[in-house]
Amino acid sequence: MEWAFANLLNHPTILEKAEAEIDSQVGQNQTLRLHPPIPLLLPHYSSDDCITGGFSVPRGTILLVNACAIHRDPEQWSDPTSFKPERFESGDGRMNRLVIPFGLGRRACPAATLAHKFMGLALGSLIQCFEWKRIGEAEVDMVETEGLTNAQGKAAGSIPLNTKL
Ligand code: HEM
Repeated sequence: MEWAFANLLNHPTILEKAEAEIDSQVGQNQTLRLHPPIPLLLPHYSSDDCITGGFSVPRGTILLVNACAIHRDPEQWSDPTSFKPERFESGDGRMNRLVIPFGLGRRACPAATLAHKFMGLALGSLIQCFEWKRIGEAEVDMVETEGLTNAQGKAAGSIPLNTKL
């Protein structure tokens, strides 16, 4: 949610568009692509020898999936680091399949549908009920913290999203 709002505040025309449409989908896929909350997903452990993506993985290997790198792969995405929710407007299912913030397969997040619906409803309500804008020319801080989860950082000279006025 924080990342979604930071992106919307830094892109006022997209925010205006979202405000006009109150489309429950606007922003969330794009934000989860650019800023997956768990960038390396959760570690998985191979219970048997297997081959995945052409790599031989011995039994007992801990495997991390770099979702962040997949989401920003320049071979898959044009202008990969830009916030452009309209890239999902074509309804091209192939692009949605490349966005995996909830993981994949049997151990994927069981709350993905809930989280998608909740984010759409919460973002839609907040955009519908309030007029949002940055407090000055400076853009909202988009620096990412290090760690298992991907929270917003506090770069010097920029405005953290939680600034108290
Ligand atoms: C935007 C919000 C959320 C994101 C991005 C997210 C992401 C993830 C990811 C990446 C995993 C690991 C998938 C894997 O192992 O490959 C996971 C697992 C899990 N998530 Fe979520 N999650 C979110 C919200 C939630 C919520 C709201 C709940 C509970 C109500 C939840 C419950 C779980 C559980 C129980 C697992 C473990 C599933 C298993 O290991 O079998 N998640 N989530």
